[in-house]
Amino acid sequence: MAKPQLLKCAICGKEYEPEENLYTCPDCGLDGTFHVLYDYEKAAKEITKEKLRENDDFSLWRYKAVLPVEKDENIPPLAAGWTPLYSSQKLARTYGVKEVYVKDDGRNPTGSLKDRASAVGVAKALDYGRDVIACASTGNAASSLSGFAAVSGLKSIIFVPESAPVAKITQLLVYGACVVLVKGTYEKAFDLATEAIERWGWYNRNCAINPYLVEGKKTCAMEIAEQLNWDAPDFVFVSVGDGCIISGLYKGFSDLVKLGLTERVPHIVGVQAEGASPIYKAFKEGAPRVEFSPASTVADSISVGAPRNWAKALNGVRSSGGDMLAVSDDEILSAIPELARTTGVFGEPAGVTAFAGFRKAAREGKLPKDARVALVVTGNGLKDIDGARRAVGQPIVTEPCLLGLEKALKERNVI
Ligand SMILES: Cc1ncc(COP(=O)(O)O)c(C=O)c1O
Ligand SMILES: N[C@@H](CCOP(=O)(O)O)C(=O)O
Repeated sequence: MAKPQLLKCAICGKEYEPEENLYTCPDCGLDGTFHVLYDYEKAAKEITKEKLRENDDFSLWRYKAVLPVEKDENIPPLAAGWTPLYSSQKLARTYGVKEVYVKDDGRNPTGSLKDRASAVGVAKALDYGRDVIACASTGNAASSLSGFAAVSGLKSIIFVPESAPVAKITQLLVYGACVVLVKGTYEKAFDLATEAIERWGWYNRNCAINPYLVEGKKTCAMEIAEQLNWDAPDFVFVSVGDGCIISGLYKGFSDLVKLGLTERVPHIVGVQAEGASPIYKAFKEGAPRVEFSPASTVADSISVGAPRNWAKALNGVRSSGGDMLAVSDDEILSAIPELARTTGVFGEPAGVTAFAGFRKAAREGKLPKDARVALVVTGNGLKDIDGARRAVGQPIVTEPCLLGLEKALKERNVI
């Protein structure tokens, strides 16, 4: 397992020795999220292409030489990661690029990419001998934490907005979390969780605060590169709310270069919903920081007006020569059936937002014809059925007889 060497503030660049209760830079406050740095020379000996070829651990822990967990026995017994990467020639042809790959992270055990972070967060809490772990969430970080905490014997306390989709709230209750529905937005839930965590001394699983969580998310990037035989794509599209996943993707691709496993970091393209796009706005204005504003979008997971990991997210996009895009709710909703019908991958609204952004960029001629593109689908479509139902038609309802069926099928031009 890897002991991180240093924590480096994403704002002022100051470096710190890792300590149990050091989450963000003391000088920069909550804005000062940390990059986690390792002894890469040492790690490069442990994590080689040959060793990975022989490694039969098809989970994110195959990269444990660069994951910040100290004891093997603390790894939760629920496999996250090594999700499928599908090649879609149909999407490549339709949108005029060379290759399109779809990384289906909705296939994680609780149905979202957040499982990668929760697996690391729970292991880290156990490393520190903690027994309660808490987070604020729009729903996916929450369901994921409650699942991983349950199998590892930790108590989880979860703060979600009262409006979170019922499937996500049900997951929390099924896994036995202490579920707190906050009357208000995700931002209100986040602030209350932060105060409560401090007041009662629970371990903090919020990715936007706890630097080790982004380390879990970076494994998605590492898998994409490994699944493409270490030939990283040119562009990676991902949806953005708080900015933690996109920061993780940039970190993953950067670590691979430091380890000598790949040659370059892809252009990272973040996609936000128009109604919740503060990072997009800051990027387009070339602003040094992100201004918070109220959020409203059908994609509940990225309905974030105060993205707490903005510094690392902006840095990832800028350093990779990437871009930020904003798409409308209609563009998000129509992406759900199109992605499902072309690739079989059913994503929740935030899960298909990367595809909606890719489609828009391609239609606007922003992508070169020889581009190799990866789209990260961050959450499973079954998480938010109401969103999906808004994007599709109605089923046929018939009396239970052939005559009735024939009439109905003719009305729909099926026969
Ligand atoms: C399905 C899904 N997609 C995208 C995101 C956005 O991730 P981040 O908040 O790290 O930017 C989330 C966060 O909840 C999510 O659940
Ligand atoms: N929208 C996210 C926010 C918190 O997730 P994190 O993994 O970034 O801490 C969610 O609730 O899933």
